[in-house]
Amino acid sequence: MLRRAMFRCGELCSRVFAVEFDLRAEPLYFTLSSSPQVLHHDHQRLFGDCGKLFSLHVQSENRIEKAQTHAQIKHKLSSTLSRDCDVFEASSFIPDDENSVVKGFFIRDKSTTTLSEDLLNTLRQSKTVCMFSYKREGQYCWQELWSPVSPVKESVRQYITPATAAKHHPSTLNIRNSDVFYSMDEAYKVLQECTDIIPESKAVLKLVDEQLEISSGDAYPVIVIEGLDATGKTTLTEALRESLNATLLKSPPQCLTSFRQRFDSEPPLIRRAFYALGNYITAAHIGKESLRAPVIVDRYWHSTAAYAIATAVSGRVENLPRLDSELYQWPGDLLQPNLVLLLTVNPEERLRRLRDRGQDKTVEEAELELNQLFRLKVEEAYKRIQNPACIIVDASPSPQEVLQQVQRLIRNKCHL
Ligand SMILES: Nc1ncnc2c1ncn2[C@@H]1O[C@H](COP(=O)(O)OP(=O)(O)OP(=O)(O)O)[C@@H](O)[C@H]1O
Ligand SMILES: Nc1ccn([C@@H]2O[C@H](COP(=O)(O)O)[C@@H](O)[C@H]2O)c(=O)n1
Repeated sequence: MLRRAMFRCGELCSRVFAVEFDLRAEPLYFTLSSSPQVLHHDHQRLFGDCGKLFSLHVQSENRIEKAQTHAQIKHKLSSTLSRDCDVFEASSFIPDDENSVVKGFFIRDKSTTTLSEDLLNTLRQSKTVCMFSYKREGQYCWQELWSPVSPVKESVRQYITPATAAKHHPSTLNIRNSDVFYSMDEAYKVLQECTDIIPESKAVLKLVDEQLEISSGDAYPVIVIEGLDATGKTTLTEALRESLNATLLKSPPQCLTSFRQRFDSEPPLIRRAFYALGNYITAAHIGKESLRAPVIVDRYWHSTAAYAIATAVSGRVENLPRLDSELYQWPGDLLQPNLVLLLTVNPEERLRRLRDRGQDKTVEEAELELNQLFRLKVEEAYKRIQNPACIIVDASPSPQEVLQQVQRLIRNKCHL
């Protein structure tokens, strides 16, 4: 199942391609056919413009290699290509078929140089990369396997055929066990697979192995505080610790702090597996500490899943997995808290708090808009997570008022 995402012989025609031409709109979808098809207006905007057109897709049986190659190519394309080249995220998938996505990029080169071809030629040496070029022919456009020298032998021209949106946005199809993990074993396996290239993985796995499972029967309540950065989690969790005489824990736990930067620089597959394992270590700490006192947790699985889903899903909030998707279900083997509170503040207040901390002053407008899209998706994903779902707390009032509001909730829900 995990290793399905490959172009197979003869399978190309059952696949849909999606190009993220404009992140605020639906991707442009197309399929391939042997007979010419007139392009729609939107497709004309992508294919009908001047310039050389290519797409490249990363495929490998080895998911670590695939993730790293994709990240390296992304970096190379953004750092090497000239301003006359547009690079769009692109994917190929079988509609509504989990794990069928082959990720890649679509390149539109309007320059007069051969820079993009030279770069693509280098990338093409890699056995994990498959490349296509696109050519216009009147109102039509066709795709064929690309080689810089001459057409690839036995390559068949296939005409671009506009397609309609699939029921599930393609970026949601590969989330399970690539971005979000639903059992410790699945996250554990990813780090096991990278011990050769990331030696720190061994130390992280050792820390996971060392945690003793402790049953949480007859324990004090466990309350998780969630929210985007600068919504006041640290301020509130410190205040709750004092007022409830509670133990304060975090996920990722302190013992993973020195590894965090290393894993943050890795592609989502590896980075997310690291945070997932962090939750299991924190769960073991919760199990132990909740026998002695109430436990407050600063970020837990809601954060891991919500950020992962919001990053994996491109474009608009509407592209998120549907409300009833299994992807929002809590992992069966992870200790459940008694209460999860999601702190929310309006974007202006949050920005003010970030600025007061000396952050976010230099972000440009375009980036702000993208951040805004991302924030909306994280918040929406938080709200969709189930078993347990979170209760939303308006964290805009003063710290004292937020504390009082939360204390009331804890009294009502946890009888503390
Ligand atoms: N209720 C509040 N009203 C006004 N300012 C607040 C409030 N709560 C926190 N702040 C201020 O907002 C800033 C961010 O708060 P805090 O560090 O508690 O957020 P956080 O959610 O823990 O952030 P991060 O996730 O980035 O660590 C701090 O400068 C803090 O003093
Ligand atoms: N349980 C968690 C906690 C954090 N993350 C990831 O870390 C980032 C936020 O952490 P801060 O220290 O800046 O608050 C966020 O991007 C998450 O991706 C996580 O996955 N799981």
